[in-house]
Amino acid sequence: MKIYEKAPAKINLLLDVLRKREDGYHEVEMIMTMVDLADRLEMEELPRDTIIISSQVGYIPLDEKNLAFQAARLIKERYDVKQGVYIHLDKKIPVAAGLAGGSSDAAATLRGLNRLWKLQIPEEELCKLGAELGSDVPFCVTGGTAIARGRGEVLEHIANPPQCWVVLAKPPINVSTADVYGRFRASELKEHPSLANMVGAIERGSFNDICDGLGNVLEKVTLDLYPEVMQLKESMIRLGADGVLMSGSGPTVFGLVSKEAKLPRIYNGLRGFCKEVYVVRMLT
Ligand SMILES: C[C@](O)(CO)[C@H](O)COP(=O)(O)OP(=O)(O)OC[C@H]1O[C@@H](n2ccc(N)nc2=O)[C@H](O)[C@@H]1O
Ligand SMILES: Nc1ncnc2c1ncn2[C@@H]1O[C@H](COP(=O)(O)OP(=O)(O)OP(=O)(O)O)[C@@H](O)[C@H]1O
Repeated sequence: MKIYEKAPAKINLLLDVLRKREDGYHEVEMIMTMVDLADRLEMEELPRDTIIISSQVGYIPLDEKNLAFQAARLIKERYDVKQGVYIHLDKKIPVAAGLAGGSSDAAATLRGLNRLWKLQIPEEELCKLGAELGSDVPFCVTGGTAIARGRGEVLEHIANPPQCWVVLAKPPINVSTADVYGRFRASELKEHPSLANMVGAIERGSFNDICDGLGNVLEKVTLDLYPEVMQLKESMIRLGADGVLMSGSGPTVFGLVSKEAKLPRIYNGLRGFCKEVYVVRMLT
């Protein structure tokens, strides 16, 4: 039997860092939501006790470094599953982009294998397994829109933002999340974005207030390291996006756009100097 799972990309509408923790992670407050740019996973049971990963792209690891492999190994170990699995990753989400591509593949693997092997693991338990694989994985298990606290694994679901267009632009640089958090200095922070304002804006369904409330304290770290990300942000604003922010630790910059008529100018303007531009919808 073959099963299929979609693994959508996430964006951070808000990302605040409260402090560095003793375990080396940072205590965060974030608002995450999903967009309609997704990897597609195909999973097929194998009679042998083995995990095989393939993908149409050549630039991701296919061994135990792959997060889908790690998710399959974890579920097999915890639930004592003797069968193996073949997982094909049809990658559409750019890699190391700040869009949680690997985390979403891991989450989709957990959901998919739960179905394939009829394990009946409750979603809450899948989230706990996910947290062992990465801070963004629990959110990717549930999807929707959520406030994420702790190191990102403590979730409180809220309403979805109003539907709009999301333009994603990824410059050709690879950013390490660990490096960005490592360079972040809370003492250099001038102000924190307001979680309460953003939650209020989302709950009221106010697109303009959402655009005004966007904030990511990791942005300055990545922008200082890579001026081209700043250039991308400025271009997106100039071309008419209503609200613009870097997602996660970057380098992808997203622009929220309410009017479809604005999209050709923004897309064509960005494509002039950035190869990877995507126009998608919020997943609501
Ligand atoms: C930047 C975000 O993507 C925003 O959603 C997440 O905070 C990072 O999530 P992630 O990529 O799933 O992160 P992990 O794989 O758990 O951690 C990668 C590295 O980022 C740093 N890290 C991550 C999350 C966190 N709350 N504090 C951290 O300091 C740690 O150095 C860690 O070794
Ligand atoms: N299934 C996967 N898809 C993409 N990258 C993967 C996968 N498994 C492992 N990786 C590795 O993980 C690293 C980060 O890739 P990923 O696309 O998950 O980053 P990201 O979008 O920045 O994630 P986040 O937003 O959670 O920080 C890459 O260097 C890649 O080699």
